[in-house]
Amino acid sequence: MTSTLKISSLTKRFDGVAALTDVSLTVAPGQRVALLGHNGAGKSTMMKIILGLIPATSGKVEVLGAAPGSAGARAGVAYLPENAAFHPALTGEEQLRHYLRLRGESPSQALSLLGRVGLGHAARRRIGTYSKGMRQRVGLAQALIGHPKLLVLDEPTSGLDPVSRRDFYALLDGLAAEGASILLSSHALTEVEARTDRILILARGRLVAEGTLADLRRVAALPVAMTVTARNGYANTLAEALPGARIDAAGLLHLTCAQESKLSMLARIADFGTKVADIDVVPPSLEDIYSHFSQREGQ
Ligand SMILES: Nc1ncnc2c1ncn2[C@@H]1O[C@H](COP(=O)(O)OP(=O)(O)OP(=O)(O)O)[C@@H](O)[C@H]1O
Repeated sequence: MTSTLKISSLTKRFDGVAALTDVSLTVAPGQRVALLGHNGAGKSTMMKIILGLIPATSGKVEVLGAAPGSAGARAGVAYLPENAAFHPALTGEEQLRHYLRLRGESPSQALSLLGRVGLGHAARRRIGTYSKGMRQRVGLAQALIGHPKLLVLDEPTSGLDPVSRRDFYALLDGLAAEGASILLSSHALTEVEARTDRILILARGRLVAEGTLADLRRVAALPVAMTVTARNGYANTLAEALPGARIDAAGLLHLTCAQESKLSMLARIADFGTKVADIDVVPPSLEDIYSHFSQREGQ
């Protein structure tokens, strides 16, 4: 399958500051990819290069097989900035008609685009009365003009409430299912964990981890946490027999073990038979994995 985005050995320096160093990655059609990284890690710089707004210092970037910023690339790429701003006095429909005209498309598509992002009901209201989530949807509707094959979204859900975030990701899921690739940056790890196919972690301009959450979990090899509920009166017996186990105020036992000893630890706990009421196994979260890779790079 041809990649929507292909980046090879990308390096970008600003007056001696290395914003990106030797970054290589590909994004396939229909993939939802999260770009994570601390402030100043290089996420916006990478997006600007993909959009053709600034040149790379070295390396190669291909967007839909074309150079960033070329007519071929621009025709298939859409960008949504973190805080999309619109004219507050215009209605959603008027704003969209304006963008459609600028892009040489028929303004008559405005209502169907707004309907697609769930704003059909508010199309004739002034944007000044919209909530932040609604304004982000106007931004997404604008980004959808011309059926882009790659959507570049800079922290698209920052400042949105949980329901608006969930709705926004549902929209992205639909677009990805139709074959659009999505590259989004975010600091909200929990939502990214559930709603993207691949995760890229940048630290100080280097791509320090890349893959599915399962891939990253395997590479990070972080300990697995277990919570054991003992039957009445047996918490201390279990805690004495299980290395490193600690009892919390509610009487639950907490312990951790290496990934590879998970099954033997479970078998050991199961040997206690009816003294054990329940076991929860908690794999490392994306937050744990993210700190692991970022800290390795001194963050
Ligand atoms: N125009 C510029 N001139 C000089 N340095 C820059 C410029 N743009 C970015 N940088 C530097 O490049 C590095 C990467 O910045 P970038 O904005 O790409 O980070 P980011 O990951 O998007 O951060 P944030 O999460 O805060 O938006 C930082 O050290 C930043 O100061």
